[in-house]
Amino acid sequence: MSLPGLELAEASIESQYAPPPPTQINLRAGSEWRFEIAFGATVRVKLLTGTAEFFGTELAPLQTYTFTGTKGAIYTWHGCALEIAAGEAVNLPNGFAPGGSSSTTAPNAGGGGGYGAGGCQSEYIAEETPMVEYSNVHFALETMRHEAQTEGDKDGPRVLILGPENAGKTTLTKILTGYATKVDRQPIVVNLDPTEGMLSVPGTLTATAFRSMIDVEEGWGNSPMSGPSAIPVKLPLVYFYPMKSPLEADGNVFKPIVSRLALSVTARMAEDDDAREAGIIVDTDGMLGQGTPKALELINHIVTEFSISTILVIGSERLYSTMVRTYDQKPTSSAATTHSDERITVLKLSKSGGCVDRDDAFMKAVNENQIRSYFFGNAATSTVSAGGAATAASSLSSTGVAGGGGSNSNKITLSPHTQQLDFDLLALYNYLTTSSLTDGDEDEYDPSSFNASGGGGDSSFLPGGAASASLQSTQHASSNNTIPYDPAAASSSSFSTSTLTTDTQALPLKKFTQPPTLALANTLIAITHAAPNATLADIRDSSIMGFVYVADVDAEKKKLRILAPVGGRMPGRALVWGKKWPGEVVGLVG
Ligand SMILES: Nc1ncnc2c1ncn2[C@@H]1O[C@H](COP(=O)(O)OP(=O)(O)OP(=O)(O)O)[C@@H](O)[C@H]1O
Repeated sequence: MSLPGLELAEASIESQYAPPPPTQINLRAGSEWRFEIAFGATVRVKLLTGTAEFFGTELAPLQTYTFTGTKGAIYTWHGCALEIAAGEAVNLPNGFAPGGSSSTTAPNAGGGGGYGAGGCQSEYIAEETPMVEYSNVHFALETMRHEAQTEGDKDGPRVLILGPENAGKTTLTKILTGYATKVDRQPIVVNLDPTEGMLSVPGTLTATAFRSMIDVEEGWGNSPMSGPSAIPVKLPLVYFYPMKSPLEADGNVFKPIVSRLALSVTARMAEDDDAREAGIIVDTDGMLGQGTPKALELINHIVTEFSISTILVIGSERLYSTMVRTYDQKPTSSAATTHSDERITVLKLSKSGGCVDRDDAFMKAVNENQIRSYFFGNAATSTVSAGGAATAASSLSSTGVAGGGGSNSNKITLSPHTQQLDFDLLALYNYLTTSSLTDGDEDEYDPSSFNASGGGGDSSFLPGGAASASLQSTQHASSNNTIPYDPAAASSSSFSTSTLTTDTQALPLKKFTQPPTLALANTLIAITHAAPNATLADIRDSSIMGFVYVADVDAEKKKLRILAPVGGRMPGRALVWGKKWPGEVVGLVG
């Protein structure tokens, strides 16, 4: 229809919503293209000429990478041309947050949803980046790895990354891991940030030997249990820490799990020369960067247990100065046992100007996406009802890992199974957390209500399960959580290796004996490797086989309908409920 007088033809619906042509972005050497893409929008990026990398992982030329719900940057050392195009819009399932505050986007251009190139919410080219600094750190670590390789009795670098929230700690971990794998190293990457999962769901603390490249499109990627993967699968060792902050429960749950992880990582390094030479990279939670006495105590625990040799502090002068005072040039915790003169180095690194604050809505979407892709592989296809009762013969326990979900969301769809379970047959445990960080509800944690040895009387961290002992650093032998952290004590020569001491700390873990409550619906339950009647400390210290999602609760019949990543009978193991964290994810099963 033409408009009277103007003789303009009204655009057809198709042309109104037709995606704009792709945009070409030329990057000069040493610059990066920063972008933010909302959840529900997809943007396709192709490297046309030159070389470029996404947080340390090189992009393949002429391959299309699809990003959704991402804030990131593509950096080039030598210059490159990128093609940015809008992808299809993704229909978000019910209850799936649309990507944070900045998602008040115009429904323009294809699936982009924003005004930037390809429909990015925001995008720009930055000439100033800390990449030279970060790569220098990589080369310094490489020198240490080389020394470990040539002098057989030396270990590779054990790196701890610290800083406030959104300072770029995880990004630096990715960059250092990406560079290490590129030169054929196999570092062990440890995630001590329960707010975001690494190759697993949020609420997990993991250690993974990285032998191959990181998934560019999916953050750390996933470790699909029941489907193919575009890049080699990495199998994380997973511990469940169903709390949002390491400081919760006064660190009484976080610290023992860190000890367990450190023990496993050290054992792996003792057995695997490649891992020993490449060393460890530990990513931490922003809460530890606050520099409070409690946070410093946890940092000290990590430094001791992992025998950290290099501390990298990003974005906080105050924390850097505390770390220098406490640790710089002090012997590492393994120096005494190995009779070496290895000393800790503390380095300050610049925070990238590209680091963006992620609001609660965005983080909620990130976390839900992680959980969704654990079960379904692809967030976009994840609202389909899961197939009926499980029939497949495979068992969760056969994999021995808690990975799940598919990498490269556009290519992989997993097939989880639902099944009914008798609540009475389950050995379900729940953490009763408290602290100023948590809101008050019926789960009040009162240490006096738990017996001193962690409820079960056996708080063994020993691989063999010796009774009534726990792995604690020497300086924590008498650690009472009410005693503030004393940097002077930490900086003394008491950096000795872990020893076994009596665990006098209360454990806020309790068996769930009430009838099933509706609060179980839409939450995750971790399947541990511990026996159903194992001691509370053993359950806390057990690694995780996998997770199930509670789709429905029939309180009257005492039945749960659960979604599991693979079919088969539910293993008869102790289960731990992630009531508070990762909390409720609504609408995973239609
Ligand atoms: N150079 C950059 N350009 C664009 N975005 C970036 C850049 N560096 C980091 N970001 C983004 O900033 C956000 C925060 O970075 P990152 O997750 O590394 O911080 P963090 O310190 O690990 O945060 P937290 O303590 O909350 O886990 C992420 O979404 C990351 O992708």
